[in-house]
Amino acid sequence: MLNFDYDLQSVQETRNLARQAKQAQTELAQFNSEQIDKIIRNMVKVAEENAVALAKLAVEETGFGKVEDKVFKNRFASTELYQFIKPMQTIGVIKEDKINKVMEIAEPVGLLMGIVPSTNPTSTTIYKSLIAIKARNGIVFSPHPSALKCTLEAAKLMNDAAVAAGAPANIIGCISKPSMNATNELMKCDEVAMIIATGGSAMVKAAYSAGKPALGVGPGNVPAYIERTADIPKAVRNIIASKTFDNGTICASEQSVVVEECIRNQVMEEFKRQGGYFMTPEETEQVGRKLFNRGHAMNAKMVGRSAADIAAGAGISIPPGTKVLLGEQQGVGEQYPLSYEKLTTVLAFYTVKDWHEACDLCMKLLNNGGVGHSLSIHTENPEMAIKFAEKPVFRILVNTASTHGGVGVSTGLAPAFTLGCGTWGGSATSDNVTPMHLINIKRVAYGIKDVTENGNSSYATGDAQQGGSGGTVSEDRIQALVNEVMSLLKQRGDC
Ligand SMILES: CC(=O)SCCNC(=O)CCNC(=O)[C@H](O)C(C)(C)COP(=O)(O)OP(=O)(O)OC[C@H]1O[C@@H](n2cnc3c(N)ncnc32)[C@H](O)[C@@H]1OP(=O)(O)O
Repeated sequence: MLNFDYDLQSVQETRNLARQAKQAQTELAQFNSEQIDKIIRNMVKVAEENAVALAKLAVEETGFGKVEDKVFKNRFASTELYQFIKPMQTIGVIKEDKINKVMEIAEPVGLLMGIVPSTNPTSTTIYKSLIAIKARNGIVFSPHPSALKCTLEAAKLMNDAAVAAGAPANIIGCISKPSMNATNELMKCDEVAMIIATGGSAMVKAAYSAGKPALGVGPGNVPAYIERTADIPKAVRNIIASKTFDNGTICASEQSVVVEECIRNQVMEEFKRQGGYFMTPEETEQVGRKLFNRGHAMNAKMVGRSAADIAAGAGISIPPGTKVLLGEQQGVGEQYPLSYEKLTTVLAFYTVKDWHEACDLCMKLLNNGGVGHSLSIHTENPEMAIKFAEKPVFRILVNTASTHGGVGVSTGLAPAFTLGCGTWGGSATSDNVTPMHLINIKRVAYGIKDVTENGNSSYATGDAQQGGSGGTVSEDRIQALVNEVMSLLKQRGDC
């Protein structure tokens, strides 16, 4: 009875949130660039001011990760993201191709639904709110039940900051009574135009089954190959920094280290020197059993934990100061638990004869739950990086920490907490998701070729392609039409 009441309230609340946010978005769709930038600047300011409080709340509630790294993620998702999206043209006329006489006009997608994972709850909420507003969309979040309080708080802060700077009320909403019924309701309701889903693969699949456009991002299983020419101390430093960042909660973090026989001892020594602990086969088995519940579903009690917590949970003893646990594996799949995604401070360790074997192994690891996501390689041989670029992933991260590289902290990739895995990984995009994925593009295209009755066409002018004047539609006439469209858009406040 209690559950029934709860479900009913939760579905009712969701309908209201969607209705209100859609109404607000219809108004926001008329805002111009200056208005949107003012709103975003205030959201960034509020996110900065609350970065520490939100990080503490997230760690307290979920038990995942570290406060200082979650603070970094909140700042990255606001201040750093802002620098990247500020110059993006997402409103009004965004491109004019004078040669082919095509003008592009950005229109918002509408109301978005944001699915937020428990591993990065506040940073993902800040990031999705900002990219949504930048493209003049509204957004309603479906929080993970075990990160409810911090997600609600982040969404409320973002909504209040947006409204204080001129956005219509309720432009950002968040379900406060999470349930699968409410989440399904939000996914399927008419008001929601697109779903951006970040989280477990079941939730991402559900998003794609909702019958509307969705940008879904599932799991990774990132192999880190240390090739024989690599700068070994640097490679190990990067891997440890990446794997210990927020205790490995980011899906671009390394899950396995692959080394060549000829450098195996050097790599192992370097890991030991920098805080890696190589578990015995028995310890590896013990830890492996604890990391997963049924099948390969990660055990939330082991996700985003320090090496000391994992060791204590699995009943093994490790030297003080240990940063990551490494377990040797001889293969990939059922018999080798560490060959799956772990999202914590544990790495599988593999030795191969040469790069050919490394290639085969990386393929097997990627096919074990990480297709489309990311692969990391440490090498001083640029040709080797290109060889690995042939693997079925969309981020080939070279000589960097893959966590930081994947989300755009240490590489030139777009700052993002939603990393597309392309069609190979069941995703609608292979990009790091930005506001440009959240606009529709209208094209005003003028005729540049004459069409005859038999369907043939020819260029109206000899020099139309070069942007010359003359022909059946004069350059002046086209410019006049362009001006007309621009002035109509200006009247609407779009540019
Ligand atoms: C850039 C990036 O790094 S993105 C990172 C994205 N990757 C991930 O989030 C990793 C995938 N996630 C997971 O494997 C898991 O969520 C874990 C291991 C992190 C946490 O696991 P758990 O909390 O034990 O389980 P899980 O996430 O499946 O959810 C628990 C319950 O909440 C439900 N739930 C999850 N999200 C929602 C939601 N948005 N609304 C309603 N219910 C939800 C699940 O259906 C599940 O219900 P059930 O117990 O009835 O089956």
